[in-house]
Amino acid sequence: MYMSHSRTRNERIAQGGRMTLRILIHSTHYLDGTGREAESGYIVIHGDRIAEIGPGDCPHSRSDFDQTIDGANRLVMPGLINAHGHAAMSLLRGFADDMPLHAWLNDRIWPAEAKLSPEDIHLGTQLAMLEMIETGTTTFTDMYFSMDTVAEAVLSSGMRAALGRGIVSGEGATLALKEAEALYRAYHGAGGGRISINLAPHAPYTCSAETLKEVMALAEKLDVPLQIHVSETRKEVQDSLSEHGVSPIVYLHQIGLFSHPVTAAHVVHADDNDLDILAERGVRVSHNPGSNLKLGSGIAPLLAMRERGIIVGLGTDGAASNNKLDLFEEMRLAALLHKGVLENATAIDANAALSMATSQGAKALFLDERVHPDLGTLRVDAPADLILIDLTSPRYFPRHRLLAHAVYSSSGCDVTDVFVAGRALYRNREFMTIDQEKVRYEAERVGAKFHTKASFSTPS
Ligand SMILES: N[C@@H](CCSC[C@H]1O[C@@H](n2cnc3c(=O)[nH]cnc32)[C@H](O)[C@@H]1O)C(=O)O
Ligand SMILES: [Zn+2]
Repeated sequence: MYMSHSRTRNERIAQGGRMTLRILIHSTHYLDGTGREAESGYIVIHGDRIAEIGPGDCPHSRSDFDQTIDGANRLVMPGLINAHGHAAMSLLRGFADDMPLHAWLNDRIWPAEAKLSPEDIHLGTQLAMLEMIETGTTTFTDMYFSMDTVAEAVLSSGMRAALGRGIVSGEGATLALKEAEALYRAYHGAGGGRISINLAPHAPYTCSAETLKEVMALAEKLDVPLQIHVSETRKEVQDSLSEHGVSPIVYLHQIGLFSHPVTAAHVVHADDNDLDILAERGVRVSHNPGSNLKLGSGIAPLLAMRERGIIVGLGTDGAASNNKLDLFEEMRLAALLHKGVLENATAIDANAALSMATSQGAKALFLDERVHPDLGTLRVDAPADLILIDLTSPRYFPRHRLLAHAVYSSSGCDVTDVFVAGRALYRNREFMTIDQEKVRYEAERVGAKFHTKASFSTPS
């Protein structure tokens, strides 16, 4: 049953503490994210939901509202949904660049992450959320550690998130599994349903079959979906072939992982048989073109996945491998990249790109089942997660096709306002829930841990 119909205890508590506002955005343009072209009209937010959306003038008196927003020169659209990432890696932005995944992780990132304290991770998550909010993201997923501090940062930011404690085999695995369960018990449904907890085994090459089986048992017990990195590099596939005799996807299938709801991040190197398995098992995918390009991992078979009916959302991955958290950029990249590679201008059209960054992203994270079936669209009764774009820039003229402009001409820099569950997190380019100055100052201080001469010297 969806939370729209039966509110959880947490949600009632959280709602009880906040006034139920009626907000009108009038005289505006909107894209509802359902595939339709932009309309000129108005939107009413009531509490945490969209109450009305329609073309033309608002029929109600302005005095019926607690707040009215003049939407002239604005485009209202669904908030963007980041389907893969590691938020606190914002602190490692620019720390290890121009390296392939394997060396990047083993030689640079994992040793650096060992130095991150829970306080650092709280800060890094806030830094990432500032960037995500500023560029129009309303929901993100995270796979990291010290996830209780991440959940607290998310709660106070007002963002929506799907969070999983990263699990790798080895000494820490038992503790990580315990933390994963404790995270679920403490935070699933918190913040009026803004937080959903999943399980996050890191990858088939860092988790043994035994660990994956423990994760599956816990997933069964808690009834939660999984997120995992899959088939990101050619090396990963080759290693799997020599170790298990099959591809990572066939291997995970044989183990039974895909009997559970799974979000597979990357899926860059997958053959037809692999894709058939994903389609048949209902595995959902996060496509992360920026990270895949920057790490030199390759280009995922996006069109082949979509043609099989596989649900694909878009992700940035962490800021250490992107190095931005701007989904407008991923949306444009996803469209252009696959048109070019396939020599087919219709491969991913504007509407497909927009839906991957919104409603398909919600589905990729199973939030259609866990939060609301219309998350990522502007439909009546959908959660009021929406953003406003400033249309005054020359790049939005002439305004004949705002759907195309939103995908091909826009930039995260054009976002002026961000609402999640009807609450303003960003108004007229000002952060309402996070102290930006403090986070920037602290990030510089904590970042200094990694700014040793050695970090910057280039190996000869
Ligand atoms: N090592 C953690 C658990 C893993 S969290 C998720 C991990 O994914 C790593 N990561 C980030 N981007 C990628 C990627 O593109 N592929 C694989 N791993 C990644 C990231 O560095 C982080 O350590 C522990 O101490 O318990
Ligand atoms: Zn990742």
